[in-house]
Amino acid sequence: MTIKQQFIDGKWVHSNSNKVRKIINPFNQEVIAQVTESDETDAKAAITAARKAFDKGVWSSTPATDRGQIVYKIADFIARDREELAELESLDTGKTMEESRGDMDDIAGVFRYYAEAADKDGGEIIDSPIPNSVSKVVREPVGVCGQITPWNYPLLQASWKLAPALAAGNTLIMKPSEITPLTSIKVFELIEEAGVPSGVANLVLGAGNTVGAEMSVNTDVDLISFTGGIETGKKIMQAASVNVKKIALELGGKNPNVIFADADFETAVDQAMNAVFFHAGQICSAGTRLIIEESIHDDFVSALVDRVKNITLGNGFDEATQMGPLISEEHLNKVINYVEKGKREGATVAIGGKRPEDPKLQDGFFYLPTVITDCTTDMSVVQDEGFGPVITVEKFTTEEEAINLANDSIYGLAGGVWTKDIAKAERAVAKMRMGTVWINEFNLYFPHAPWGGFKQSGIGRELGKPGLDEYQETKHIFHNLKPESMNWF
Ligand SMILES: NC(=O)c1ccc[n+]([C@@H]2O[C@H](COP(=O)([O-])OP(=O)(O)OC[C@H]3O[C@@H](n4cnc5c(N)ncnc54)[C@H](O)[C@@H]3O)[C@@H](O)[C@H]2O)c1
Ligand SMILES: C[N+](C)(C)CC=O
Repeated sequence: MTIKQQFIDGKWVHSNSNKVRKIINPFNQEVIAQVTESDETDAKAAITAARKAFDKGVWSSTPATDRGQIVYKIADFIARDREELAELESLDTGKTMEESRGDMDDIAGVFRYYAEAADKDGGEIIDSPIPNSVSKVVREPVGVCGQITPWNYPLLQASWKLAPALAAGNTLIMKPSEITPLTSIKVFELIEEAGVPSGVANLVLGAGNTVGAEMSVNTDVDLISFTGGIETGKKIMQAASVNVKKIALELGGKNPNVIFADADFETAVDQAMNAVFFHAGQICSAGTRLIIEESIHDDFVSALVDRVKNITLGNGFDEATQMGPLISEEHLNKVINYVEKGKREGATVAIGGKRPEDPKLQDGFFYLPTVITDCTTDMSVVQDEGFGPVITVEKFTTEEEAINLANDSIYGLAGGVWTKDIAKAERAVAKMRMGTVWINEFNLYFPHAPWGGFKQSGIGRELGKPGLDEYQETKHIFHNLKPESMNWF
């Protein structure tokens, strides 16, 4: 098996550590690839390459239209290699091929969106308070950007960082999750093929506490953009303070899905399942907190449990599979402990709550889709991000109570409301403290709409115009056309 390499200063190279990491298929624990394990010295080399490339201006001085065309080529190559990329993503994460193919389409769309945005903002002239002067505002790249991504949506989360950073003229170092690097490696081959100059886009592979920590603390890095867990986010924020780096943090969520009694019952049940069981619940915006109006609570839970019984677990490459495994044994144990703690706190497992017994699933990190009832807002299952196929159910009787429950979280990433009453929906979402709120929808995202969290779900936004702004500095240029002495001193 060939050892996949890191990409530094336009060259595919082995790491200085000479260590190799095995990449595992979570469906059956087979080794699917071997990758070089970068260390701090590799991170430093990649940062130096990105710094030199930025300081030379090779990319930032390329006309924005030309940069956009190169970013467009990356989108085209992703569309061309869609099936290969989707296969790599499913092998690496265990998600179904249908989900991975959808991800690849979204990813190509993100590169296209930022390719088109690249040359659309030529700055602006603003009104000057001084006669005979010109006052203008221009947007410039931030500089060297460190980008650190998680394992659940490996290439999708990478695309939200790579595409705007390149379109805006930055140089960058990307570190994908050490568990799921395969599609990021492949996309760097496409970045090379598209003609991004050497040193502009660099890829390092390896662990967070070595490579990621170096990227966060290194003073040659001007911005760090991170997607991952809240505890890692706090460490990165602290490390980044060393040179007051710009930071963008996309962290976790504990997302409420509020069902009013007047909602379309069948659709709300169906979508409550999609909200949480896609990718086995390993989604930052998963609708893991179901908050149901008391009058329909029992019927809703019973309908949900009936449907959950029929979810087909299996290999993401099997067309019949609806839900794949969790990412790793370590993560499976976290989910098991999370549910057990909920039971000890008095919650009831209505269905699931254990590993499947099917002999065909024993080599994979599977956990049954789980519905937990009798939940109260003080329970850890309701407050902590479980990041598994587990939904908790709470009840409410008034609109105000529903909103209070929905907002009772340290997180504020996303949430949904189901009702046919338009005014009630608008009143509810206006009070929900989250970066994205859906009315009669859940988990939808697209390149034009910003994504990010209120409260401890993060800082900054990805996607849309704000996702490009993150990678730009704003400069005010004031030009006095008729300078005169002030004669003050
Ligand atoms: N808000 C969003 O858009 C969004 C999207 C996807 C995932 N997430 C969150 O990601 C989490 C799951 O991903 P994960 O388990 O990979 O998260 P994680 O925090 O464990 O790891 C994320 C990345 O950070 C790196 N890392 C770990 N320690 C580091 C350190 N000390 N310094 C620098 N980098 C370090 C890892 O190697 C990995 O590349 C969940 O909490 C989920 O909600 C959020
Ligand atoms: C941001 N999203 C929904 C694509 C993946 C979150 O884990």
